This record gives sequence, C-alpha cells and structure tokens, in this order.
Amino acid sequence: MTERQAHSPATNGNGNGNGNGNGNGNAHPSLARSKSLSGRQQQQQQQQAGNAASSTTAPSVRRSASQRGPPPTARRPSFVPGSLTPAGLTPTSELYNAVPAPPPHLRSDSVLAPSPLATLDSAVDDSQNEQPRIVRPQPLAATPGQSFYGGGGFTALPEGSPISSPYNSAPASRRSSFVSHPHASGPRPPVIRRRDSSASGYGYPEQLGAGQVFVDVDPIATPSMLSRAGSPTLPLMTQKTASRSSSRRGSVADGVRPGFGFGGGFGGGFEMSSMMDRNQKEEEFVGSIDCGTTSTRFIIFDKYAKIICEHQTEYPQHYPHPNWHEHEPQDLVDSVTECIERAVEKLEFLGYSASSVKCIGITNQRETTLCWDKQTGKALCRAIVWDDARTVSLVREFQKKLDEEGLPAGEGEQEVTDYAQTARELKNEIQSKAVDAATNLLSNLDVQFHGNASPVPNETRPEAGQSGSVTTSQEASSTPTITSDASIQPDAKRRKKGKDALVDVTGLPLSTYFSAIKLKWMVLHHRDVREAYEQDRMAFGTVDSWLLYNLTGAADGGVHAIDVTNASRTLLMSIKTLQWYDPLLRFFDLKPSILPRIVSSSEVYGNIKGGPLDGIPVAGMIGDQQAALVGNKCLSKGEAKNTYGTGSFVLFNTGQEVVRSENGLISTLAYQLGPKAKATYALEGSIAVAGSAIKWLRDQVGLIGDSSEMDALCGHVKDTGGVYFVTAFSGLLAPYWDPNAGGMIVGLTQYSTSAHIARATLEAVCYQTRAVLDVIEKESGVRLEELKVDGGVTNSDLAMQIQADIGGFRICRPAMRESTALGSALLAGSAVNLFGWDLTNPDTLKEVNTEEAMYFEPILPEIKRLKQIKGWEKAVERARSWHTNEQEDEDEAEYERQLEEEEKRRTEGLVSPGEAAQREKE
Ligand SMILES: Nc1ncnc2c1ncn2[C@@H]1O[C@H](COP(=O)(O)OP(=O)(O)O)[C@@H](O)[C@H]1O
Ligand SMILES: O=P(O)(O)OC[C@H](O)CO
Repeated sequence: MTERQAHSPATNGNGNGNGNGNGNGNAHPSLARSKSLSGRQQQQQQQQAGNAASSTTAPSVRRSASQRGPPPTARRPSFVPGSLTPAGLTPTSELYNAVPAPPPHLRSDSVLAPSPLATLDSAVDDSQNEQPRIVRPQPLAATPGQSFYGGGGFTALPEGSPISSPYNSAPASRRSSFVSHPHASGPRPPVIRRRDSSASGYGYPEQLGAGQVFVDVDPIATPSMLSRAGSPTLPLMTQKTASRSSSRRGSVADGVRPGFGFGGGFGGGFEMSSMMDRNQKEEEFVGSIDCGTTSTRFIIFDKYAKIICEHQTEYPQHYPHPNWHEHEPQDLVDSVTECIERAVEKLEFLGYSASSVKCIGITNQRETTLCWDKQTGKALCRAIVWDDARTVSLVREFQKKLDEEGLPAGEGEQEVTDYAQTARELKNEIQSKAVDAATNLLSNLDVQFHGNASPVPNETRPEAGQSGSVTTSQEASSTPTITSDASIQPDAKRRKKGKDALVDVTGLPLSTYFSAIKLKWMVLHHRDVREAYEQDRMAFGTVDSWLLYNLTGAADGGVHAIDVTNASRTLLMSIKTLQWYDPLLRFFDLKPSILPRIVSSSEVYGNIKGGPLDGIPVAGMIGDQQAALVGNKCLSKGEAKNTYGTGSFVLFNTGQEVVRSENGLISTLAYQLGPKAKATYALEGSIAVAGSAIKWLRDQVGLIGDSSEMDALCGHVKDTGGVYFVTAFSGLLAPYWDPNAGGMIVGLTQYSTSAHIARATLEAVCYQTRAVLDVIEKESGVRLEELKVDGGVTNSDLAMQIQADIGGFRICRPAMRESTALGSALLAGSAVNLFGWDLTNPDTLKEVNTEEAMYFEPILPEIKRLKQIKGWEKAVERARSWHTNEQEDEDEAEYERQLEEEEKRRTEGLVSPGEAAQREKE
C-alpha cells in the first residue's frame, strides 16, 4: 500500500464510514469493508485479523455515541478530577475485542456508495504500492510546454516534462494526485502547466563540496481527494446555481495569466489555460491550507466541517548532515499552489464554483525558520525545520550568556516575576557599591559619613507576589556615586539570569527547537543571508508568514506577518504583551527590521493574488498544534488533545492564564481570536518524534513499504519482547529536554524480530505521551480520563490501543480528524462571520464535526503497564547524554572549516560542484 491509498476513500479511519459521513453504525469493523479491496489488501486484512485474534492486545475498540448510544461520559472536560476509571464505561461485552478493527485503509463502506471522487481515487493502480512512481493522467493532446489531464488512465511523466521537478532526486513531489474520472464527460479538465522553478542556487549548505552527504527522501504522493482521516462527503446538491464569476472565467480563459503571486512567489506554480465551461453551483465553503512537516493539504469544508474535497502532497525532506533537517522554501509554496489548484479542480468537478470558497485559513508546522529577500521575494536559504538540531553548540553559547549576563529588561519594564530574588541580588550589589562609594568619599574627600550605609531600607523591599517593579533604583539614585555607575542603570538593574529569565518572558526554554536560534544560525553561517541582513533586505518568517507572503503577492506587495501562536515559538515575543520584546532581540543580537508584524489568529490579513482563489481573503492563521486544539473544539480551560503527526504534541488549554510548568512543559499561546481579543494560553508537551520514526522505518530502514503496514507487521507479536526504542533522533524534548540524548534501540536478543522493533517504535511515542500527561496531571491536580487524538499516526488502530494501554486512559478518535485543518478553517470562518461561526461562543459550533468517534479502552493489566513504563524510563536513562559537547564542537568546527573553504573557492573564482551545476543549468 502506498500512503496515498492509506488516505484514499477507504481511509475512513473507523471502519464505519458510509460515504456521506454520517456513520451508519451497522457493521462490525471487520464487516464494514469495501467491495473494492484488492487481493493483497484482503490477504493483509485476514492475516492481521488472525494475528491479532491471538494477540492479547487486540484493540479494545468501541463505536461512537452516534452508533452505540450515548457517550460513556460527558466529553468535556477531558480532564476530570477523580479516578482514572472512566464513569459509565460500556461493558466489555460491547467492546470490539474479539477481532480487532482492521486498519483504516482496509475499512471502507464509504466506497460502497461512491462519490464521483471516490471512484476517481479508486482508479489508482495498486501496482504503485511497492515502488512509488510518477503517475499522470493520459494527455488528451499535448502541445509543447503543456500537459493535459483527462480521460483516465495513467502514464509516466516524460523526462524533461515542464511539470518535472527541479530536484532530480525527488520528482515525486510534483506528482499529481488528481485523477480524472474515467467516465467523465462534459467539462474538460483544466490545462495545467508548471513552470520550471529553478533550483535554489543558494550556495551552501547544498554546495558544501566533496564528502557532503545529504539524503533527499523521495516523497510519495499521498494525496487523496478524501481525507486520510475522514470519510468523503458528497456535495449538497440543493444549492442555488450560479455561473462562474465572469472576472475569474475571463482571467483564466486567456491562458496567459500567471499563477499565484508574482515573480518568485506563487508565480512559480501553475498556469491555467482553460477551465470547465458550465454553470456551477455557488455554495459557501471555507478552505484550509495545512502545511505540516511532511506534506501539505488543502481541504475545503462545508459548514458542518464535512470535507467537500481536498488535495494533499508530500514534499522532499533534506537531511544534509546528521541532525540537520531542511525544506526547500519554494517546495512549500509549490505544494500549496498544487493543492489549491487541484482541490479547486475537484470542487469544480463536483459542480461548485471556485468562488464558493469564501475565505481560507493557514496552519503550519511551527518553529521552522525561513528568510527571504524583501526585494526579490526569493528565499535566501533553505528553511531550517523545527526538529533540526544543528544549533546545539550555539544554544550552549547562549545559555552561557544567559547564565552570566542575564536577559536585559525592557525599557520601563515593570514585570519581573521573581523580583524578590532580583531585589535581594540588587540590594547586595548596591550595598557593596554604596560601601565602596562611601569609603572612597571618606578617604578621598576626607568627609565624615553620617548616613545609612545601606541605600535600600529593608522595610521598603517589595514582598513576593506584590505587583510593580523593584524600586531599588529610585532609592539607589539618592546615592549619586551609585547611580552614576553604568552597571546599575535602570535597564541593567532588572537583569535576570539563567533559564528563568527566558521562560518568564517567552514561556520557553532555550533550545534548538525554537526559531530565534535557527535564525541566528542562518545569519551567522549563511553568506547570502548575512549580506541581506546587513543590507536590510532580509525578512524573517515562520511557515505561516512565508505562505501568507507568497499567497498575497510576494515581492509585489505580499503581506509580511506572523500569527501570534507562531510568534510565541520564536523566543522573541513576550507572551504577556504579545509583542516582539526588545531585550530578547538584543540578547540574540537580531535587528527588528527583519521581523514580521504580529497578528491575531483570526482576522483578514490580505487577499490571495492569482490562482483559482484570486481575491479570496486569508482570514485565519495559526500553528498546527494550536489549530488542532481549536479543531477539536478544546476551547475551554482544562481541555486537551494530542496530535500524532511527524512529532506529537499534547496541548492543554489553560484559559487566559499563563501557567508555568516546573516539569518540562512549555507555556504557549493557544490562540487569539481577533486583534482585540485576549489571548488564550496552553501548556504543551512537545515530543519531537512520532510519525517521523515510522517514516524512518519506511525510508531509511526499509522495514515497511508504507506507514499503513505498521499494524500488520506489529500484529505478528503481542509485545516488543523487551525491546525499547528511544527515538531521540535529535535529542529529546518534553518532558526530558535533553539535546544530547541519542537515539537507541535496547533490549535486543536473538528472539527479537522486525515486528518487535516496529512495535517498539509505536510504543515510543506512547510512553513519551504518557510522560507528558503525567506532568500535566501532576501540575493540574486532575486526572486524565480521556484523550482526544488526531494526526496521521492515529490511523493506526494498534498505536491507539497501545496508547490506551500505556496511558491507562481512554482514547477518543474522531472520525473526521483533520482537526488541524479544521482549526484554521474555523478561525478564518469566524473572522469573516461565515456560517455564523463565532469561536467565542461555542454554541455556534454545535453542528460542526459531530460525526461519530471511536474509543480505545485500556485493557493491559496495571501491573504490566507499570512494569513496561519502568523499562522505558530505564531506556531513556541510557539514552541521555549520549552525545558529548566535544563531539558537537568538533562537528561545528568541521562545518566552519567547510564554509571557509567554500568562501575561499568563491573568492578565488573557483566554483563548488553545486554552483557549477547551477551555472550549467542556467
Ligand atoms: N496507518 C498509519 N500507521 C502509522 N503511522 C501512520 C499511518 N498513516 C500515516 N502515518 C504517519 O503519520 C505521519 C503523518 O501524519 P500527519 O498528521 O500528516 O503529519 P504532518 O502534519 O506532520 O505532516 C507520517 O509520519 C506517517 O508515518
Ligand atoms: O508536522 P507536525 O504536525 O508534526 O507539527 C510540527 C510542529 O508544529 C512542530 O512544533
């Protein structure tokens, strides 16, 4: 199976989809299968059923409320005080224990009543499974530089096609998932032409020269017209009919209109030269771009959060060195272009006008750092991805600076959380200076000193918890010799040192994870970036900023903004004022001129320029994990969700309070529902590796051919046979925060098989999730009864059962779990008052995503659970501090050396192999 098929119409995820998303609840999961299963699928399914029947950990799955009566307990709050035992549990006889639910991709009654799109997707050849290959619909007719879609059937994309990727190693990023209906008559599908967007030519790091290793993982087209997690939704056919807007029709009919944006922006994408020519229905929909770590999807929702259509595509991952992870910025833009184009084609194919999409939202992988040239709109280097850990030694340098110099307070800054301690420190400092000053005066001027040697009377010191600044500066100023001392000027007086200084302002620890440190690295190490920075041409942004900029025109007036949730991950924003914080900029020595404007998560930022959604407002922007919180409707304090995507992120809504964790959680912005709205905050447990470990098994180890094979492989064994896999690919984040931890598979014996290792991979994220939730329970004083989940890994029934077992709580997996995309759609809709959605009034969302959910109950005996957790903790201890500072310093030195060599070659007129290739191309 390919990822694509895992996301096909069969990918209902709960085995009960019925094609219209209502859930029919009529069948045992094993019975609710598609007629169209391939022989291989059936074989797999039977094998899995057989395996799991003998397994002690067959998923303990229960159907949702809508199918099996009322839910076991009130859904919210997810965290309820009291026992772990869920109230009102359905008796085990009602659980689907005997035969496990087949993997989601094998369960699809949805295709029994196929939508036109379902039929289209089913046309995908199963033979793609093993070896991803480029598939294209047969050209109807081809003129030079054009490729036509239509007719059905597939053909390999010819070499040198204008649609081919600039990256020879990874052409599949451009693979289309759009499959024309084989029997389609009437509307001619659009002609799409991709311009060849030239290779980056950034210089290094790609051109580091001989010996450099980088891995470009060949991406697999994972697109689908239907959600990987949700069931297909047939369009409502009762809407009024409208012609395409004449301006749009005119603009595309001439075939020369550029795609999105201008110049280097979305203009690198497609050109539309014909469109379906028929009357189309005008409806009201909202679109959402979800640009995750591995793929982009554009989903069009209706008012009930039913997916009308979508398109998804993976893009190449670049791992040029150990611990490095990069994206090509133009790939992100192109993937968005492609997804919008294709999704809108599907929308039109379904008979709706593109103008039915009233607004769109953007949600994105967070912390990933980009910078571009404001004049050209072009990226200056590759994006450094959030889980890239090249900056370990830079972090160490800044940690030292923080410990020794502290963080300067802002002008007029009044808030110093731990000011009692600061006051004490200042008092000591002032006292000793006062004594020195007095001694000097006495000795130099020979004046009798009668005053109080201490300028800070004890009784005037503020008490802890009292608001206001430390007032010692005023008192100190009464002693001229002291106030004249530059070292205790007001700014310097409130310096706080150590990690608390940063956490107080940003909610974040100093780590390779956050943007400022990646940005600093780019400025320090990348020639083009440094030049642009020095010449004030450089713009910094996270993925939301980059996409917004490109969608709204790039160098031709593109909006340079960042949403507050993304800004809260940069280490440059105060989470209290929601503004860039000058002392942080000074601490990292970064110019304010590079920064985007901070905006709320729900407002109109600008309108799309070009493409099929020309003129449509972009009205929602939010980091993907926060988006999933919103999409899961966790809008009240105490509600939590976990998203298992590339990484895994638990977010716990703490309302309008910034809650500070003492045990490794991050305080972060959850959302801000408009420019004037108060911010809502969350505690977050960030786990760096979840789906990426599965991807690693697929791409680097070759243990599986597709993520959806995990359940079948793991189904061969009932446990890991004592194997633990600490997936510390780039250190460990929450709750351990050890940048030096090393990835480790321990407990191997001759008995161990690939199935044990695969199972240990699934368990790894579940243990880490358990550890994060332990902290949340400890700090909030409430026990978790149920966890709402979403994200790619939740497609694995087995992973969810393991999570329930290791966690000791119930897992609630919604049928439609494109929660991330839904979150940004809700924010966008809410901003323009679409569908009456108003996120400040959850009642307005009552009808949103009410489809059934699937529940996984813990069945592992407590004693076994605790024993396994103990084993995990032992493994983590072994993995800790694996890498040494010396090694990192050596790596850094080696890199510096390569840079110098590169620079030398450049100045001497010699060119690197990368540059040579680029020149040849030009
Ligand atoms: N059936 C499955 N079983 C286990 N993991 C899966 C399955 N399907 C997808 N995944 C994993 O989900 C991840 C993608 O999830 P997604 O939410 O799309 O991530 P992101 O938003 O980070 O790109 C991939 O790393 C993939 O390995
Ligand atoms: O790509 P995801 O969905 O794992 O999300 C990545 C996070 O936003 C990183 O903080």
